[in-house]
Amino acid sequence: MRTLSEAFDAGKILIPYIAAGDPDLDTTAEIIGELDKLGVGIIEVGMPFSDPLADGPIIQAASQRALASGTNISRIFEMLEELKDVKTPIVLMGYFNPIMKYGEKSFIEDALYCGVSGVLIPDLPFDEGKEFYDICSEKGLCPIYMVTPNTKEERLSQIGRKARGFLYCVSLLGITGDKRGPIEGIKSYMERVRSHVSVPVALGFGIDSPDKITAVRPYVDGIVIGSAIVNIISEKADMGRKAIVDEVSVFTSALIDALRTALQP
Ligand SMILES: O=P(O)(O)OC[C@@H](O)[C@@H](O)c1c[nH]c2ccccc12
Repeated sequence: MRTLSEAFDAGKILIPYIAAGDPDLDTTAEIIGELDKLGVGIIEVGMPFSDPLADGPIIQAASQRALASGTNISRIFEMLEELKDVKTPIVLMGYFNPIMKYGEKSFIEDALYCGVSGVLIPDLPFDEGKEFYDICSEKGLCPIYMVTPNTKEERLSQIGRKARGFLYCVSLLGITGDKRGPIEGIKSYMERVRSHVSVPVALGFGIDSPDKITAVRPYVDGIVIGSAIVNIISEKADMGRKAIVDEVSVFTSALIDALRTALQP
């Protein structure tokens, strides 16, 4: 597998998010294989939780379906361990409670054993999770920190010193799938962030179409797309695994095209 920093060497990258176990883990494994073939930069894999406070209705529902299909951290690790030939780095997204129950140290070790490159934990802010994140960094599991348009300069520079892999810039003050994102002024937001941070910056929340990608691509190194993909998976769920994978593939290819095509003057 490539490292996170190698992923960004390829230029501007797409970072699709999928909810592990929605509708089941075999489908998740196939989608990961397909995304890898298409040439996405990083794959963000969500671990389900009953109370996902940063998530909007689309990802909340996916999380419920994943829990209903019996998905938990151990099974996600088993699925990841089985992935053969996937070169795209994987970042696990999840809330802290299930990680704590699994055991923080075992979680870090097992994630690394399965080839996971980073972790993003929305309810464990950088200053509250210092100890956990320091261990992650030491062992080589990149802690992916999040900032928002109202993160203050001082905090940005503290986070900048600790960031590994990339920084996740939330496009607006809201929850995932918020159609209002990204806010106006992404250019100055990204410039402000970059003045404190040397790792690549990825923008996410509310980006759901090639047009929105075209609008923000000049200012960022990576673009995260979650709800729009999760929505396709739920819409095609009744039509079987192949239909899901095919439809995700078509949509993701269009997103990659938008990211790679520079605007003609
Ligand atoms: O769904 P959107 O609006 O495309 O945003 C990406 C997002 O889904 C993904 O990165 C994510 C899913 N759950 C999260 C919780 C916190 C931060 C980020 C996430």
